[in-house]
Amino acid sequence: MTETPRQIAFFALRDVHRRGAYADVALDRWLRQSQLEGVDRRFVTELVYGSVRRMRSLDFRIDQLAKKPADQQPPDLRTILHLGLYQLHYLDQVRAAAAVDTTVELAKTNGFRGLAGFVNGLLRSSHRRSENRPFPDPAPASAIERLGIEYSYPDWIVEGWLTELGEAETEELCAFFNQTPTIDLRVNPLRTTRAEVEAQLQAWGVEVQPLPYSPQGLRLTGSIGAIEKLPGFREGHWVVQDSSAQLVAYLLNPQPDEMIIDACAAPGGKTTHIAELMGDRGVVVACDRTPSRLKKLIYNTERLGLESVQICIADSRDFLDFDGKADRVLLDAPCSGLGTLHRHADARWRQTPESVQELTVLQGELLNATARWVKPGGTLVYSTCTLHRAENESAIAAFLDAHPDWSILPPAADSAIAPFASAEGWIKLWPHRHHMDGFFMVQLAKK
Ligand SMILES: C[S@@+](CC[C@H](N)C(=O)[O-])C[C@H]1O[C@@H](n2cnc3c(N)ncnc32)[C@H](O)[C@@H]1O
Repeated sequence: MTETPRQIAFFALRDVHRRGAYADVALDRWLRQSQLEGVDRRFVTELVYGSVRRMRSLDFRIDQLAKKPADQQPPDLRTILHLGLYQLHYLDQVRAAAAVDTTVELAKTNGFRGLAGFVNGLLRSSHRRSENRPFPDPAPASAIERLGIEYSYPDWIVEGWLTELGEAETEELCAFFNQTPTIDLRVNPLRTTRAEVEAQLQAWGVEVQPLPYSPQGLRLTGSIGAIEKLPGFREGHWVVQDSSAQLVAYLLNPQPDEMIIDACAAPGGKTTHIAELMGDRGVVVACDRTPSRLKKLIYNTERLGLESVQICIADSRDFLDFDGKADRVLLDAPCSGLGTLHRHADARWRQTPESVQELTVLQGELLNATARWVKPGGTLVYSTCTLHRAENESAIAAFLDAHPDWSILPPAADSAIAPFASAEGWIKLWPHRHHMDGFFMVQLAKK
């Protein structure tokens, strides 16, 4: 079979829809097997992530025009239609005729020769319809449904945002998460300076901007190619870490010679930041229950040349003999990731109200167990990359209710994180407002 970007995208999407593969894993597998390069690889990536993200909007278009709704079409045909409709309605660089013709070809070569006319007709009708009617048409009665169909989210996610943000801001947030994510770096101050890394990257032809809120941060813009090939990667001059994730270690505010425990540490973005801020003096215990992720943490620690990190493979809810030993604990909890939907195309379809509910139980157990590790007078920072109240504000309220000897400690007024603190003392970063991943973080102090 000819190896075209659209064919490779189809194979990857077939694994997502038929086998339940993660979109990034399926994409990576098919790209590694292919001979495609540069522009073609980027096109496959766009097709796969875009078609997964926009699934609800694309299905709505199929439902409008086909006799059978999208979820009753043969799964591979639905995937092919998604690919065609995505190019037609969301990719300016693909001409409509090319989107139609290549999709018809894809149908013919993948077992739907007899339905080539149907594919051709549906795509052409959808194109014509979009030229003279708004989308979605007819307009849904509620804001939840309108935003859910137009921007392609499940209702329950939109509903939560509408309650917190109102319609105008929810629309901005919906649009934000449909964009390609930016890449931020955190410079390792033990090896180099931000100005040096900035100069090196510019000399390499990469567009780069210092991040306003993180003194170690740089944002890459434009095309960058393979990240490992950029100057300074092998030398451990920087790691990839989003602007908002960089703020967590500033809130924790670790000091040299302290004993810090990172309870959910892998792959080590925040562990390594903590060690850097301590000047690599003291101990950072990096605990995680997933050995494969800890391997990445060990690799990152070695690459950055950090020696203060000690590994602990364990479930942090188990008795680990850390009680009362830590000056500070970081609990960067497993969460639904609803603040990073732009980075994980399929996360909006994988998470459900039930999965969030299950996570809140785990988060509560982790909070109770790791709080015991903190010395009297010490602190614990709880953070997540979700925007869901149940995993954030409500989790903290429940913890404080059950632990009257703990209270919220707002960030120091001169810290990098201070501008974001709410009246309650916690920090909730909204991507459409702050142009970084969605994050929640709060510092708790033990009296
Ligand atoms: C949000 S990620 C941590 C990201 C990490 N802090 C960083 O900045 O790179 C959550 C981690 O929690 C780990 N985890 C989940 N449940 C755990 C448990 N009960 N005990 C320890 N680690 C757990 C997962 O393996 C995962 O690596």
